[in-house]
Amino acid sequence: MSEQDPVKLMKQQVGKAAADRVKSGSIVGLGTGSTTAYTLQYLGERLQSGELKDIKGVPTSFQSSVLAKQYGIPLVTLDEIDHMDIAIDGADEVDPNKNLIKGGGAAHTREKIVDSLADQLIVVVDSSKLVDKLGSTFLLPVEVIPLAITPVMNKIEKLGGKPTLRMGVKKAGPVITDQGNMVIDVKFDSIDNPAELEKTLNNIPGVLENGLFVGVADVILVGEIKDGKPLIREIS
Ligand SMILES: O=C(CO)[C@H](O)[C@H](O)COP(=O)(O)O
Repeated sequence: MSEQDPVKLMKQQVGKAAADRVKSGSIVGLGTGSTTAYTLQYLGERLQSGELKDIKGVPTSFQSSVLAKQYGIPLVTLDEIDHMDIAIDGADEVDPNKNLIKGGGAAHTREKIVDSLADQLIVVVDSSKLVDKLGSTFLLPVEVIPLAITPVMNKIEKLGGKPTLRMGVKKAGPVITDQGNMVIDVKFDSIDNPAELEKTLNNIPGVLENGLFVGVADVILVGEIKDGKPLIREIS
């Protein structure tokens, strides 16, 4: 990807805009993905310049803990904190009610735990992620305990979904999550009631968590390009 790639530029701008909202002394949930990677980079730069002091990060994945260490962001676990001021995370789809599909990086289980504990969740996306209805462009990720893959897929088919086991890239066999589980990606013809589907899926024995985030996001920062220039739109 070149430096001029418009999607990369939007991700960079929006990732930075979110990092600029973090205040000194905050405990910060650190999201996963290529957009929040920029947030972590800019948080590290703000720390290094001394403009930002004394923050602690709670990683949502192996990826975000590696990046946090690389950028000098001190980490804490959920056992060590009694609150979280803010979390910044990406998304694969955002609907007009600020409901999300997440899990493109197979990290949605830890992301949902961390994001929903934060006083404020800021979601950072480029404009291609905005949809009228969830499930229109992205399959819904579901993390499943390995021994239950077949019964869970059968049950999802009975619910009208078309499940596919997510396979690794540069790795033979399925994607294995940070928790040691597998991910199925499900095509639903229409997700009319995301809150109900979120509960229905999580109620299937063997499902750990699905990628529907309903009522969790407070603010969406959208990176856009207008007249050749990047700009940030806020939905709150
Ligand atoms: O949910 C996620 C990982 O599980 C990511 O936040 C989501 O896939 C967006 O990623 P990116 O910023 O790379 O587009």
